[in-house]
Amino acid sequence: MTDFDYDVIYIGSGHGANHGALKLVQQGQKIAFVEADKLGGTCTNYGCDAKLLLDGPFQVLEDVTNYQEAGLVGQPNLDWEQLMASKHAMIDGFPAVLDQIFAKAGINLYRGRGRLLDAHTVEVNNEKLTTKNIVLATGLRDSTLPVPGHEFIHTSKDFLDLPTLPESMIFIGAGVISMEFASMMVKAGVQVTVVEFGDRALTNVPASYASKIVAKLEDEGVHFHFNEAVSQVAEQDGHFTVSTQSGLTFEAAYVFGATGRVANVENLGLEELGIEAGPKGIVVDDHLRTAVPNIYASGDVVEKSIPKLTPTAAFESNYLAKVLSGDDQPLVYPAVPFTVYTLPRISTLGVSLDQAEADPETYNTKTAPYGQSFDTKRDLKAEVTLVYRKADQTVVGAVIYGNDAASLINILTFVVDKGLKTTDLEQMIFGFPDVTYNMLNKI
Ligand SMILES: Cc1cc2nc3c(=O)[nH]c(=O)nc-3n(C[C@H](O)[C@H](O)[C@H](O)COP(=O)(O)OP(=O)(O)OC[C@H]3O[C@@H](n4cnc5c(N)ncnc54)[C@H](O)[C@@H]3O)c2cc1C
Ligand SMILES: NC(=O)c1ccc[n+]([C@@H]2O[C@H](COP(=O)([O-])OP(=O)(O)OC[C@H]3O[C@@H](n4cnc5c(N)ncnc54)[C@H](O)[C@@H]3O)[C@@H](O)[C@H]2O)c1
Repeated sequence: MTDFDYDVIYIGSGHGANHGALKLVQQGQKIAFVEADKLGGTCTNYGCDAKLLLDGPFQVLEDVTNYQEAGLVGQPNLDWEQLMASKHAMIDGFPAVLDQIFAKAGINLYRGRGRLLDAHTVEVNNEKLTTKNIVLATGLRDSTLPVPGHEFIHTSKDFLDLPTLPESMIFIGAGVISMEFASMMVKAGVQVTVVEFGDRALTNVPASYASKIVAKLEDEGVHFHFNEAVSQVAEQDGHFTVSTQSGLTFEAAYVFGATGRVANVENLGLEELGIEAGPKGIVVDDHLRTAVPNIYASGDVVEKSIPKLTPTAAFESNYLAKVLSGDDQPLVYPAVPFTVYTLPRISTLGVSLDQAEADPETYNTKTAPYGQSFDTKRDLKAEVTLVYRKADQTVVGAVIYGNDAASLINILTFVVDKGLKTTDLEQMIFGFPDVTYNMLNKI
C-alpha cells in the first residue's frame, strides 16, 4: 500500500472543511489544511459573523422605532466607528483562536494557495504534499461587474470594514447582500439608492415578501430602480457616478456592488484532472465526489441547488467525514432554513410558496399575521405563511416575515424535518407568553 503524507488534505479552512476535519483527526486520520487567506473562511472573517455583529444595534433601532408613541421617545445615537471597533475586537481574533484549536487537534496547516498536481498530490508554496483523499472547500468570492470603472465598486469585504459612514451610497444589485446592508445603512441616515438589473429584489424569497421589504425600505427613504443594467462607474473628486444602459445616472460618495458570488475554481489544476467546474461550482455526485474518485468538494464551491450557506457547508463537511471513514450512504439534505437578515428578517424553509401554488392538488397554504400581539414587541407587520401537504396536513414549508423570523424558522425546522402535524403540536406544552408560542398557535 502507498504511503501518503496525509489521509485527507482540505484546500480551504472554512465551514466546508473544518467540521469534518475535526471529526476525522479525532478518529486518528492525518489531516492538513491548505489556506490562502485567514483561517476560518468567509463566514468567520468576511461574512455572517461580522455582519451580525454590525447589525445588532440596528435591530435595537428597529425595536425603538416600533415603540415610538408607545412608550419610547427619540432614538439612541449610532456611533459607527465605535461599532466597527467592537466588530474588529471580536472578529480579528478568530483566526488565531482557530489556529490554536487546529494545532491542538493535530491538524497541520500550510499557508498558501493550494493546487492539485495529480489525484494524490497537492502543491503549496512549491512544496508537494501527498494524500490519500482531497476535499476542495475553496468557497465563493464576490463577482466583478464587467463594466468600465468596476474598480470603484466596493465588495462585501470592504463594506464589513467600512471605517466611516459615507453620506450617500449606491447599491448595485438587490440580492441578499445588498438588501441586508442597505437595511442597515438607511437606518444609519445614509442616503441609499439601489439599482437592480432584474424586475424585483431578492429572487430567493417569494415575490410578495420581497415586495414587502422593498416597500418598507422605500418608506424609510431608499430609492429603488429596477430593470436597470449598470453600464459604467466614474469617479470625480472623490464622488462617484453610476450610469445605466437606459441612460440614468446616480451620484453618491460610495458605490457598493453585490451582483452574485462565483466559485473559486481557477488555478486549482481541476481541468488537467478532468474535474468539471465553472462559476457555479464544482460538479459532484450524490457522495460529493468529483470525476476523480478520491477528490471531493464541500461547501459553497459545490454546484448545488440548495442555498449556499454556512449550515449547508457544515452539513456537507460532516457528511464527508462519514464517507471518508468508510460510510457509503448518499447525501440527503434535510429541509434548509434560509434567512435574509434585512430589518425585519425574511426566512424561508422547505416547500416554497411558488412550488405550493403551482401544485394545488398536493399543497395548501395559510397566511397568518402574528405581529398584532402583546408578545411581538410591536413588530406589527410580522406574518407567517405555512405550506401543508393536503393529504394529511403535515407542515412542509414556511415563510416568516418579522424581526424574530431567524429564530422562529429554526423552531419550524424541527416541525418540518420531523414531519409534525397540528395534532402533534397539540400534544406539547410551550412556554407562554412568547412570540414562539404565538406563532406555533397559528399552525
Ligand atoms: C457578506 C456575507 C454574508 C453572509 N451571511 C451569511 C449568513 O447570514 N448565514 C449563512 O448561513 N451564510 C452566510 N454567508 C455565506 C457563508 O459565508 C458561506 O456559505 C460559508 O462561508 C461557506 O463556507 P465554505 O467553507 O464553503 O467557504 P469559505 O468560507 O468561503 O472558505 C473557503 C476558503 O478557501 C480558501 N481558498 C480558496 N481557494 C484556495 C486555494 N487555492 N488554496 C488555499 N485556500 C483557498 C479561502 O481563502 C477561504 O478561506 C454570507 C456570505 C457573505 C459574503
Ligand atoms: N443571509 C444569508 O444567508 C446570506 C447573506 C449574504 C450572503 N449570502 C451568500 O451570498 C449569496 C448572495 O450574494 P449576492 O447578494 O451577491 O447575490 P444574489 O444573487 O442574491 O443577488 C445579486 C443581484 O444582483 C443583480 N445583478 C446582477 N448583475 C447586475 C447588474 N449588472 N446591475 C444591477 N444588478 C445586477 C441580480 O439580478 C441579483 O438580484 C447567497 O446566495 C449566499 O450564498 C448569504
